[in-house]
Amino acid sequence: MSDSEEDSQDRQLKMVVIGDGACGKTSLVTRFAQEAFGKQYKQTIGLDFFLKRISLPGNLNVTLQVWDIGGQTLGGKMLDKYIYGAHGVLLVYDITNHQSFENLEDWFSMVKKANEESEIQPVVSLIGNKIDMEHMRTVKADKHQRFCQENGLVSQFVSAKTGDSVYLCFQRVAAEILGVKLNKAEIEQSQRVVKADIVNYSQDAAARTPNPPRSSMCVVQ
Ligand SMILES: Nc1nc2c(ncn2[C@@H]2O[C@H](COP(=O)(O)OP(=O)(O)OP(=O)(O)O)[C@@H](O)[C@H]2O)c(=O)[nH]1
Repeated sequence: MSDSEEDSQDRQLKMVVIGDGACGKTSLVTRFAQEAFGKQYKQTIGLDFFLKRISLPGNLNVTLQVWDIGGQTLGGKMLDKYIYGAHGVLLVYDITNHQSFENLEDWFSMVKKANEESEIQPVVSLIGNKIDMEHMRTVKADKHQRFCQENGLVSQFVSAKTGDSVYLCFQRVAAEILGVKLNKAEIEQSQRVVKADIVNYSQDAAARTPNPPRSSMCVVQ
C-alpha cells in the first residue's frame, strides 16, 4: 500500500473511560456517541463499547473505539486487560463527590500498571464531570489542577447532562495522541452551547402555588 493510500484511511484509536461508579462515565460516552442523556442510573456491568467517527484539523478522520468500563471493576482481575493498549484514557470523577476524586489515585495506578511493559504510553486526561451542579461542588478546581500537573494529565471539565465540552474532551485527547494542534476557533466550535429543556407545569400545579407568577413557569433540568 502506498503512503498516500495509507494516509487517506481512517485512524482508529482505543479510548478507555474509567472512574468510580456513578461518576457519569456511561452518561459521558452516551452523550458523545448518541447525543443523549438519561437521568436514571443503570450500573455498567463489566464494560460497553461505542464507536464514533470524529474529524480533526487537516481533514483527518478518526474512529474512536470507546470502552466504557464499569466502576465496580476496580480491584477486579480484568481491569488491566481492558486498559492495556489504550491510546487514550479518560479518568473521570464527579465534582460533587469527593470520594470519587480521592479514588483517582487507585484508578491512575491501574493505568500505570497496565502499561508498565508497553512501549507506548497512553495520553491520560482528567475529566471533572457534572459541572452543571457547580453549586454542589466538593472538589476544588485547584486540587484538580494540581493532580493534573503532578501527573502530566490533560485537564478538562464537562457536563454529560448538558453536553458542555463533551465533544471537545474526546477531540482534545485524540488530537493530543496524534500530535494535532486544535486552534482557538476549533476549540470554541466544539464547546457546545449549553441547552436546557423547558418543562411546562400543568395548570393544576400552577393553581396550587400561592401568588402564581404571571408568566408561565419553567424549570431548568
Ligand atoms: N447532574 C448531572 N448528573 C449526571 C451527569 N452525568 C451523569 N449524571 C447522573 O449520574 C448518575 C450516574 O451516571 P452513569 O453515567 O450511569 O455513571 P457511571 O460512571 O457510568 O456508573 P457505573 O456504571 O457504576 O460505573 C446517573 O443518574 C446520571 O444521570 C452530569 O453531567 N450532571
